[in-house]
Amino acid sequence: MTHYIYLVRHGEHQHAEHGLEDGPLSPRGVRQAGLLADRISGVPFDSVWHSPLVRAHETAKILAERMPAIDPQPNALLFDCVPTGMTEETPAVFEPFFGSISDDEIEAGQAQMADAVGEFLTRKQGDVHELLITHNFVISWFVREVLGAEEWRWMTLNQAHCGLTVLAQKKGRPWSLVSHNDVAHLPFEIRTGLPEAPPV
Ligand SMILES: O=C(O)[C@H](O)COP(=O)(O)O
Repeated sequence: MTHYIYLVRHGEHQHAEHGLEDGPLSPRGVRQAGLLADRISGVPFDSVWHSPLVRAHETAKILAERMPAIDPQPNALLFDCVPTGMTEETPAVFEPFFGSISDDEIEAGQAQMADAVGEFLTRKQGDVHELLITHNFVISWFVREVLGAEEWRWMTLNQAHCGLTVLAQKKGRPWSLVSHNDVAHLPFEIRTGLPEAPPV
Protein backbone atom coordinates (compact mmCIF):
# COMPACT_ATOMS: atom_id res chain seq x y z
CA MET A 1 0.00 0.00 0.00
CA THR A 2 1.67 3.18 -1.17
CA HIS A 3 0.61 6.82 -1.17
CA TYR A 4 2.06 8.61 -4.20
CA ILE A 5 2.12 12.35 -4.76
CA TYR A 6 2.95 13.53 -8.28
CA LEU A 7 4.16 17.12 -8.31
CA VAL A 8 4.04 18.94 -11.62
CA ARG A 9 5.01 22.51 -12.43
CA HIS A 10 2.54 24.18 -14.82
CA GLY A 11 3.45 24.61 -18.48
CA GLU A 12 5.28 27.67 -19.75
CA HIS A 13 2.97 30.68 -19.89
CA GLN A 14 2.86 33.38 -22.54
CA HIS A 15 5.26 36.25 -22.09
CA ALA A 16 6.95 34.55 -19.13
CA GLU A 17 10.21 35.85 -20.54
CA HIS A 18 8.89 39.43 -20.20
CA GLY A 19 8.29 39.00 -16.48
CA LEU A 20 4.49 38.82 -16.61
CA GLU A 21 3.33 37.04 -13.52
CA ASP A 22 0.45 34.96 -14.85
CA GLY A 23 -1.48 34.25 -18.01
CA PRO A 24 -2.42 31.58 -20.51
CA LEU A 25 0.07 28.97 -21.65
CA SER A 26 2.37 29.65 -24.58
CA PRO A 27 2.18 27.25 -27.56
CA ARG A 28 5.24 25.56 -26.05
CA GLY A 29 3.45 25.31 -22.71
CA VAL A 30 0.44 23.69 -24.38
CA ARG A 31 2.76 21.15 -25.98
CA GLN A 32 4.50 20.45 -22.67
CA ALA A 33 1.15 19.78 -21.00
CA GLY A 34 0.03 17.44 -23.79
CA LEU A 35 3.24 15.42 -23.55
CA LEU A 36 2.91 15.27 -19.78
CA ALA A 37 -0.64 13.93 -20.21
CA ASP A 38 0.66 11.18 -22.49
CA ARG A 39 3.31 10.36 -19.89
CA ILE A 40 1.00 10.03 -16.90
CA SER A 41 -2.24 8.90 -18.55
CA GLY A 42 -1.83 5.36 -17.20
CA VAL A 43 -1.78 6.44 -13.55
CA PRO A 44 -5.07 5.78 -11.70
CA PHE A 45 -5.33 9.19 -10.04
CA ASP A 46 -7.64 9.47 -7.04
CA SER A 47 -7.50 13.25 -7.01
CA VAL A 48 -6.00 16.08 -9.02
CA TRP A 49 -5.49 19.54 -7.51
CA HIS A 50 -4.18 22.65 -9.19
CA SER A 51 -3.10 26.13 -8.19
CA PRO A 52 -5.89 28.61 -9.00
CA LEU A 53 -3.52 30.71 -11.15
CA VAL A 54 -4.23 30.71 -14.89
CA ARG A 55 -1.06 28.91 -15.95
CA ALA A 56 -1.75 26.00 -13.60
CA HIS A 57 -5.48 25.91 -14.36
CA GLU A 58 -4.80 25.74 -18.11
CA THR A 59 -2.29 22.95 -17.60
CA ALA A 60 -4.92 21.04 -15.61
CA LYS A 61 -7.50 21.56 -18.35
CA ILE A 62 -5.18 20.15 -21.00
CA LEU A 63 -4.50 17.11 -18.84
CA ALA A 64 -8.24 16.60 -18.26
CA GLU A 65 -8.98 16.79 -22.00
CA ARG A 66 -6.65 13.84 -22.57
CA MET A 67 -7.46 12.02 -19.33
CA PRO A 68 -11.26 11.94 -19.03
CA ALA A 69 -11.16 10.08 -15.72
CA ILE A 70 -9.68 13.04 -13.85
CA ASP A 71 -11.54 16.07 -12.53
CA PRO A 72 -8.96 18.68 -11.48
CA GLN A 73 -10.00 21.04 -8.70
CA PRO A 74 -8.44 24.35 -7.61
CA ASN A 75 -6.68 24.44 -4.26
CA ALA A 76 -5.37 27.66 -2.67
CA LEU A 77 -2.65 25.73 -0.84
CA LEU A 78 -0.94 25.33 -4.21
CA PHE A 79 -0.68 29.06 -5.05
CA ASP A 80 2.73 30.40 -5.96
CA CYS A 81 4.44 31.65 -2.78
CA VAL A 82 7.79 32.29 -1.12
CA PRO A 83 8.15 29.56 1.55
CA THR A 84 10.69 31.27 3.85
CA GLY A 85 12.58 34.49 4.36
CA MET A 86 16.29 35.10 4.82
CA THR A 87 17.51 33.35 7.98
CA GLU A 88 20.89 33.19 9.71
CA GLU A 89 21.54 29.85 8.01
CA THR A 90 20.66 31.06 4.50
CA PRO A 91 23.82 31.52 2.42
CA ALA A 92 24.48 35.19 1.66
CA VAL A 93 24.35 34.52 -2.06
CA PHE A 94 20.55 34.29 -1.78
CA GLU A 95 20.15 37.67 -0.06
CA PRO A 96 19.41 39.71 -3.23
CA PHE A 97 16.44 37.45 -3.99
CA PHE A 98 14.65 38.63 -0.84
CA GLY A 99 15.16 42.34 -1.58
CA SER A 100 11.78 42.77 -3.29
CA ILE A 101 9.80 40.42 -1.06
CA SER A 102 7.84 41.86 1.85
CA ASP A 103 7.60 40.39 5.35
CA ASP A 104 3.86 39.90 4.76
CA GLU A 105 4.52 37.81 1.66
CA ILE A 106 6.97 35.65 3.57
CA GLU A 107 4.61 35.20 6.49
CA ALA A 108 1.82 34.21 4.11
CA GLY A 109 4.12 31.78 2.28
CA GLN A 110 5.24 30.13 5.52
CA ALA A 111 1.64 29.68 6.65
CA GLN A 112 0.56 28.34 3.27
CA MET A 113 3.38 25.81 3.11
CA ALA A 114 2.75 24.62 6.68
CA ASP A 115 -0.90 24.04 5.77
CA ALA A 116 0.01 22.39 2.44
CA VAL A 117 2.40 19.96 4.11
CA GLY A 118 -0.24 19.19 6.75
CA GLU A 119 -2.84 18.60 4.07
CA PHE A 120 -0.92 16.58 1.51
CA LEU A 121 2.00 14.87 3.29
CA THR A 122 -0.43 12.97 5.46
CA ARG A 123 -0.77 9.23 5.03
CA LYS A 124 -4.00 8.17 3.42
CA GLN A 125 -5.42 4.65 3.51
CA GLY A 126 -4.67 2.16 0.74
CA ASP A 127 -2.97 2.84 -2.58
CA VAL A 128 -3.35 6.54 -3.32
CA HIS A 129 -2.27 8.55 -6.36
CA GLU A 130 -2.59 12.33 -6.05
CA LEU A 131 -1.55 14.84 -8.70
CA LEU A 132 -0.67 18.41 -7.70
CA ILE A 133 -0.21 20.98 -10.48
CA THR A 134 1.57 23.88 -8.90
CA HIS A 135 4.59 26.21 -8.93
CA ASN A 136 8.33 25.93 -8.80
CA PHE A 137 8.84 27.07 -5.20
CA VAL A 138 5.96 24.97 -3.87
CA ILE A 139 7.47 21.82 -5.38
CA SER A 140 10.89 22.78 -4.02
CA TRP A 141 9.37 23.08 -0.54
CA PHE A 142 7.72 19.65 -0.70
CA VAL A 143 10.98 18.03 -1.82
CA ARG A 144 12.95 19.81 0.91
CA GLU A 145 10.37 18.72 3.47
CA VAL A 146 10.52 15.07 2.44
CA LEU A 147 14.32 15.09 2.55
CA GLY A 148 14.34 16.82 5.96
CA ALA A 149 16.79 19.37 4.59
CA GLU A 150 17.42 22.79 6.12
CA GLU A 151 14.73 25.37 5.41
CA TRP A 152 16.74 27.44 2.94
CA ARG A 153 17.46 24.36 0.83
CA TRP A 154 14.29 24.93 -1.21
CA MET A 155 16.25 27.69 -2.91
CA THR A 156 18.66 25.15 -4.37
CA LEU A 157 15.90 23.17 -6.13
CA ASN A 158 14.27 23.96 -9.46
CA GLN A 159 11.80 22.17 -11.66
CA ALA A 160 11.19 22.55 -15.39
CA HIS A 161 7.77 23.41 -16.81
CA CYS A 162 5.77 20.17 -16.81
CA GLY A 163 8.66 18.32 -15.18
CA LEU A 164 7.50 15.43 -13.02
CA THR A 165 8.52 14.90 -9.38
CA VAL A 166 7.21 11.89 -7.47
CA LEU A 167 7.01 11.37 -3.70
CA ALA A 168 5.92 8.14 -2.08
CA GLN A 169 5.14 6.81 1.35
CA LYS A 170 4.72 3.14 2.07
CA LYS A 171 2.73 2.29 5.17
CA GLY A 172 4.86 2.67 8.28
CA ARG A 173 7.78 4.21 6.40
CA PRO A 174 8.92 7.80 5.92
CA TRP A 175 8.19 9.74 2.75
CA SER A 176 10.72 9.19 0.00
CA LEU A 177 11.70 11.02 -3.16
CA VAL A 178 11.08 8.61 -6.05
CA SER A 179 12.13 10.99 -8.82
CA HIS A 180 12.85 14.67 -9.20
CA ASN A 181 12.19 16.92 -12.19
CA ASP A 182 11.88 14.04 -14.64
CA VAL A 183 11.67 15.60 -18.12
CA ALA A 184 12.06 12.44 -20.22
CA HIS A 185 8.69 13.14 -21.88
CA LEU A 186 9.83 16.58 -23.09
CA PRO A 187 12.05 17.00 -26.16
CA PHE A 188 15.16 19.02 -25.39
CA GLU A 189 13.91 22.14 -27.21
CA ILE A 190 10.85 22.50 -24.99
CA ARG A 191 12.56 21.98 -21.63
CA THR A 192 11.97 25.44 -20.18
CA GLY A 193 11.78 27.06 -16.77
CA LEU A 194 15.15 26.13 -15.31
CA PRO A 195 17.62 28.89 -14.40
CA GLU A 196 20.17 27.25 -16.69
CA ALA A 197 20.20 24.25 -18.99
CA PRO A 198 21.53 21.11 -17.25
CA PRO A 199 25.01 20.11 -18.51
CA VAL A 200 23.74 16.75 -19.83
O1 LIG B 1 10.20 29.94 -9.42
C1 LIG B 1 9.62 31.01 -9.33
O2 LIG B 1 10.08 32.07 -9.79
C2 LIG B 1 8.26 31.11 -8.69
O3 LIG B 1 8.01 30.06 -7.80
C3 LIG B 1 7.24 31.08 -9.78
O4 LIG B 1 7.14 29.77 -10.18
P1 LIG B 1 6.25 29.35 -11.38
O5 LIG B 1 6.92 29.90 -12.62
O6 LIG B 1 6.28 27.89 -11.34
O7 LIG B 1 4.89 29.92 -11.20
